[in-house]
Amino acid sequence: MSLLDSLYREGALRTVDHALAQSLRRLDRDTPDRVLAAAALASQAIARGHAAFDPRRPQLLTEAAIEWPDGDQWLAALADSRWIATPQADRPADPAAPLVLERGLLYLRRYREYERRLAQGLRRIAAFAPAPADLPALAPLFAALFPDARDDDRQARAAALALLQSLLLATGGPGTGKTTTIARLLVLLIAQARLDGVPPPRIALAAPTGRAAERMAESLRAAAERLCTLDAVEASLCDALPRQASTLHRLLGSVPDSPRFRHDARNPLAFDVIVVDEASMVDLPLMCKLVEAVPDGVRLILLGDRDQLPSVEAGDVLAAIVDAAGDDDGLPAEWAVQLRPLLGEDTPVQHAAQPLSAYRVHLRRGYRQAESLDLAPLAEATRAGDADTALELLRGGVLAGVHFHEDLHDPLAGGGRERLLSAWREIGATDDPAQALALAAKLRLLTAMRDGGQGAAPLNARIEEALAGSHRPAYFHGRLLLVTENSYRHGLFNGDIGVCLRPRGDEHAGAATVAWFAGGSDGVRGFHPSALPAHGGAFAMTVHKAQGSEFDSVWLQLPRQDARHLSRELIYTGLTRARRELHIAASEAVLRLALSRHAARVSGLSWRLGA
Ligand SMILES: Nc1ncnc2c1ncn2[C@@H]1O[C@H](COP(=O)(O)OP(=O)(O)OP(=O)(O)O)[C@@H](O)[C@H]1O
Repeated sequence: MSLLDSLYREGALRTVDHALAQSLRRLDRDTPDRVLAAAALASQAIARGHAAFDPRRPQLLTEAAIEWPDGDQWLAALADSRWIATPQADRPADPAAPLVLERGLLYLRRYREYERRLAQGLRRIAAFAPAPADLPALAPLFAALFPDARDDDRQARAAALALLQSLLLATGGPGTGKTTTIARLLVLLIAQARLDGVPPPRIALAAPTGRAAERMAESLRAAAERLCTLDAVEASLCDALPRQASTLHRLLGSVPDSPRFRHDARNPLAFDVIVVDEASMVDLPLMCKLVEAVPDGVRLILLGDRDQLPSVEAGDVLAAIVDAAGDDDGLPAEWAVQLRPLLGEDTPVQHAAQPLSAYRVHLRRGYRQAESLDLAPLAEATRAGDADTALELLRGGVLAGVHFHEDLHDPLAGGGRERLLSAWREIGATDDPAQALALAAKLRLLTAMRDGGQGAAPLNARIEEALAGSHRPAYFHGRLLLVTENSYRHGLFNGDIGVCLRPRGDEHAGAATVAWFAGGSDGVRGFHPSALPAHGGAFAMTVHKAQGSEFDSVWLQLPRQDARHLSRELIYTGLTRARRELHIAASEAVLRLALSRHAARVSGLSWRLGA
């Protein structure tokens, strides 16, 4: 049997992947089987979040027992094929060939072009420094905003760097002050415009999902309020801070039924500063389109946590950019001298010669989760894949707010059941939409997968039955809903959580159930459930869907059996969703296997950026 047929028969390919190979065969019957199979796998790779297919590591795409060709021989066959272009690194690929082979990776041409254009765009943004700021004049305000600036404070370094340059990659775990730093930086940029006698900068705040954008706006508003209490910061500076954030799709202007956006290189974004939060969730095509829509001299600030799960779509863009940047061990000597009025004499000077390393600042110190939840040591052990330490911390019960339920595979059995259900019953006890949504944000059951014994879908069904009985109405009072697609018409986005409330009491007899979501001028928006975009239950949800959200209390349930997509990034993302309390239920074996695995994605972006 041919390689292509075995792959299809083993379920390793989707119909669309197989169809691509079939169409190549139709066009040229002599196309070798290995080329057809590789073309199908290059298409399948995108569905699995990779930017390309690596013929030396085909096992990344399937566990099926396939007799794989030797990697080098396979690559040689691909290089010879008429369907596969082998362009120079910085050159566009021949549009006549649907595939591109580069540095041992086989791409669908479109994705190779996204990578190439993204790398080019980032280098362009980095190369255009904005108009120089009057740093000595800004120094008193800078010192008030960053009192530790002269003691190698990373937050100060990030802000100073962004005053000097157009590109900033500010990375750090939850609560390391990314938003706080950006709020302070924006105050400085507004103050600088005042000093220059020009209008304040036009600032865009954006995030990949609606929920993440909302959270970004909330954090920025909170940071702005704290800033207003500082004597050195005039109220009018705080008032000029943006209070709203949008999704990246909205910022770029999505065009219905088209992958294109209204804003692109020819019609760039009309902003002076563009801040993107949760950059780890941005996929390759979107990041490419964003970067191309940023005009020369405009600041692009990417905020994110490299250790979180990569975007579900093709990419792992933030990780690739951060890998290309390497460690942030200081500033280039010339910039350190320029920034002396703000940072003093002792800024470490960087020796790394990687092109993007100068633009990255990694915030290390956590400021949140102080008393009630001591998550940092566990997050660090998870990030590092150190299962021994993670298990010791969990079993020792030494971390405030962290509870380990070893070998518990059913969160609805034993002591956990009442803890979870009683919190959700509270939602059903209220008739007030705002209160119900606030209660909904208190607790979430997070799972590694959607289906299967410990999956979100069956757990939701069981929870709903426990709360409302087996003959419950589809949209019973107190049911939580999770939107699973973006709908600009509704202003509802993948990941948004709503709550169903049925007006109660005689005066409401016959009134329809309303699904309430946060937002709008009244703080809540109501929809008839039948008018909602695609949605499902939300008492339990996957860690993937919870990315960009936080909850007071998180119950992270790992599956009984290992699964290939369990990774340290998945666990890290799940546990860092908790604000006050974390319950984690797992067996030692599954936890160890998960922490031993990276959510690795095949990508050529790092080397394109010069790593
Ligand atoms: N330099 C600082 N000094 C004191 N508190 C700080 C400092 N930086 C941040 N914080 C506090 O830490 C908390 C988290 O800050 P912030 O929201 O800016 O972090 P973040 O990195 O954006 O978090 P997340 O990734 O969850 O969005 C806030 O309460 C903030 O006031």
